[in-house]
Amino acid sequence: MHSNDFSRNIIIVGFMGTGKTTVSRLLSARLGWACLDTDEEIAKAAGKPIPQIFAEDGEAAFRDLESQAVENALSGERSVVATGGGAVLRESNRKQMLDRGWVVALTADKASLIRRVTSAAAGTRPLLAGDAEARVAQLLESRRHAYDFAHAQVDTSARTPEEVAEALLQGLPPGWL
Ligand SMILES: Nc1ncnc2c1ncn2[C@@H]1O[C@H](COP(=O)(O)OP(=O)(O)O)[C@@H](O)[C@H]1O
Ligand SMILES: O=C(O)C1=C[C@@H](OP(=O)(O)O)[C@@H](O)[C@H](O)C1
Ligand SMILES: [Mg+2]
Repeated sequence: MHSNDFSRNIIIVGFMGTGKTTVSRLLSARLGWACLDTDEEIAKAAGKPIPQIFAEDGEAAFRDLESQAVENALSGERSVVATGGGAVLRESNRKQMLDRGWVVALTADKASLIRRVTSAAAGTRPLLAGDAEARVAQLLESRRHAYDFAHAQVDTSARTPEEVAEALLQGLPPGWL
């Protein structure tokens, strides 16, 4: 069915706090594939952490680095790719993802998202600076349909990361792996 590995990545999209980074690591360990997180690649390429990129260069510059990171992540060996929550905003990024693998959107209810993004690693998401709860509500509204393009969805609200990884694997088309 597939002539090479070029279109056979697993690509995880979803709102901030749905668990993309966490689940990508579990999946890559389980499958023995490389794991790439576009946020990590962006920070490496820029030589500074994401909040500093937003502060010094602005969101537009971050989004350009993000598009490059998406393209690079999907051009190498077969990988599990965790994207940042806003990577789906550009049509060209969405198209690349759909062309180069199985795209899974993680979802979670608002209360779970708020709990997760306000516990560990608070301050690492510049778009949630200030009143994080209000920002999550606003962004959830403006991104209401942003993740609908994915091939599959997995709700993470009542699942552990291990259970999310399992559900994601169960949702692959038969024979796809
Ligand atoms: N299924 C889950 N249930 C509970 N907490 C989770 C779950 N998935 C991730 N988390 C926690 O939520 C926070 C955000 O997870 P992360 O993987 O960074 O999300 P994302 O990359 O989608 O923003 C982390 O503290 C992580 O441990
Ligand atoms: O939703 C967004 O626009 C963003 C999500 C973040 O990634 P996570 O979704 O992994 O938190 C990170 O890329 C940046 O802070 C912007
Ligand atoms: Mg992440």
